[in-house]
Amino acid sequence: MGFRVKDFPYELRVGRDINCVSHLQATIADQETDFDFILVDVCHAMNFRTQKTLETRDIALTRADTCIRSGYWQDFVLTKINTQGGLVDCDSRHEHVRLRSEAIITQEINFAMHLSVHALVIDLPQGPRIENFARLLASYLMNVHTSATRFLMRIDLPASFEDAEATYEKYLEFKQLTGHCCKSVQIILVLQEDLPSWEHFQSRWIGEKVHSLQLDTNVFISNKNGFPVLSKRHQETVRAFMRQQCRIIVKTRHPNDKTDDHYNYLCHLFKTHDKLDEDDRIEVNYRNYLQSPLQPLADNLESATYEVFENDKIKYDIYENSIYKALMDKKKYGRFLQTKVVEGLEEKPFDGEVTVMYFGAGRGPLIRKALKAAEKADVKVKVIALDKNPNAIVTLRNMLIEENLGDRVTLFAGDMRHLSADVKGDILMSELLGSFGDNELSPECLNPTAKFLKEGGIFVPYSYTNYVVPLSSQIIWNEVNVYASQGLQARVPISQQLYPFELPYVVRIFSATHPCGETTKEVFTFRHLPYIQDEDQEMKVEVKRDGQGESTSMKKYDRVEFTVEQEQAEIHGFGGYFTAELYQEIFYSTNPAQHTPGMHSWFPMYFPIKEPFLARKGQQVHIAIWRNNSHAKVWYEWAMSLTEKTPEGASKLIMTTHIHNINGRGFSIGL
Ligand SMILES: C[S@@+](CC[C@H](N)C(=O)[O-])C[C@H]1O[C@@H](n2cnc3c(N)ncnc32)[C@H](O)[C@@H]1O
Repeated sequence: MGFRVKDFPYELRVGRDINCVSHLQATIADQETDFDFILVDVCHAMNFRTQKTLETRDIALTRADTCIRSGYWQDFVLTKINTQGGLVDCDSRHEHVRLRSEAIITQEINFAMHLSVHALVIDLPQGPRIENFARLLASYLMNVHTSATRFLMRIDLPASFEDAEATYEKYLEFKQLTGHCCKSVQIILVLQEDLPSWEHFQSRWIGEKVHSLQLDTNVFISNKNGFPVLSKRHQETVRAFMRQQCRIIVKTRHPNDKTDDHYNYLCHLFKTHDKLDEDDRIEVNYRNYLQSPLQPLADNLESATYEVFENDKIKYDIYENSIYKALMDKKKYGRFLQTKVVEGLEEKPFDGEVTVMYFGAGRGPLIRKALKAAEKADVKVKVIALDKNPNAIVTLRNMLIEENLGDRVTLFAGDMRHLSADVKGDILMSELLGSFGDNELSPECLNPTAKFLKEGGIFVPYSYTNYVVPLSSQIIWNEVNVYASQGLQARVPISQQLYPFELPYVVRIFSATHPCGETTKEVFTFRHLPYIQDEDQEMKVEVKRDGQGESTSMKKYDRVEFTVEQEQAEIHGFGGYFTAELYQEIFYSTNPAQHTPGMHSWFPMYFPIKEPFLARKGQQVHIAIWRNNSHAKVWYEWAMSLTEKTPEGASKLIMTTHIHNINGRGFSIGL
């Protein structure tokens, strides 16, 4: 059912937690008009039966499965295991308590599974130890794929920072103990009247698999008309989790308590939970959704893919602006001043023709932009456009005819690396960048084109730099498994099915936190040098100052270090971003610190690690990343490690992951 609002691909689902349900069928009839699901106890813990009492007592353990249709058990009723009230403690020091607790939980899980309930709620224990509890659950989680029942771990969130932190650490311990089994466990977060700070939520829970927020009716306050509303802090938190597509559970003290007004208020909050601007509306469907990086060199892109590129007006405006600036410099000084304006440079007016070579023209959006820039700058421009995709060439040829561009634009069909035409360009323009900058093989494709540079000619863009930052996101990490299991029907290559954690994914990273802060660090840079004449001292100085002229190797290796800022966190890999510099200060970027506003051509890259690891405040997280190549392919390899400073200031290794994607076994980019 759910509550829907225009523009959002997801709905609000609200459930109700009810204690002491005596007549389940009547309760369902009462609740199903408003609520999407209800939570009821499997049975009361006091009803526990040993094998002996099961046979001899004449009162049943709990209500019969036949009291409602099985469809209701599967879709509408979530069952709770009642572990509160001190009756159950799987980690008690006393063996008899431990054994009885295990037996109670086992009996209730088994009965819930017999009912095929969609989800079973179990509370994270309050006591200090959880190993035995985790082991018991893991024994079920191991086989969860054979059962329709999912586990929801309910966690009470205390208000004080220390207690909230201790709760979070206990949950992390549970995840570590249950290992890969825990990936199917989702969470219910119970909000109290007082909340920990928003920073606590943001940096701890946003990347976790939060199924729902639970609000007791006493958390609501009355507005001046007597209707239940939430405090500002609660509203903020609820809205933020609605954006994460979480459900809300309302818990009442008494089964007969009225909840209509609470439900209506939550729908009102959902209506205003997010403001989507035009860009958000495009990307909202892609949040946390993994895609394999495109390979425009090895594959021929499809028409619809070009159409998506062409919708990004901002990116093409940036190109137009760069070409315009370059033409204006050429017109005034008789030369390009690519990396910076040179003070006091003598003017040398130029009124000749400028040739723009456009490598990888696709369906030609930048042809129009280059001609528009020329018109604005009042400079004669000729364009030579080339693409290796024969299907895009069809569009380009039609464009030349329909827009009457035949005398200003020349077309070449073929691979730029092997072009042998007798042509030269003043500006070598391209748009060959992927989510991690060079991952669509811009360096390999553009380096051989340097021979087409005229004297004083330049590349636009002339450099691109990649950035990385560690991430924590159980949600996106879990998606990697989902992606791999799509198998043949989704045309996932066998290498990806075998090594799903050994390839980078393009993803709009939405549900993630940054335990080492959001500031990214630079890894490799590629530069495409301008044509330098021997006598061109100024250009040489400019080039040197900009750090160009360094190694142009296409194999790269870098290692960067981050310090953990959060008390404790689980690291699931790292995000990858890039910035491309086009002309002087003009750039476009996906790097969060300088992201080009309104540009949506590239989502970030996510580099997963197979085994997430725990890191503590003050420790150092390292990312090592390689770009390797052979005659046939290019690929990245990566590893993460954790170190700690000893009192003497030395660096002590705590753990390291294996090197992912060795020799490109999970993923490579065809040359
Ligand atoms: C990312 S698309 C960009 C297309 C176009 N510039 C746009 O913005 O829509 C890259 C284009 O470069 C082409 N391409 C990639 N490598 C190439 C190569 N080595 N030689 C020629 N074209 C290439 C692809 O076919 C594709 O059309």
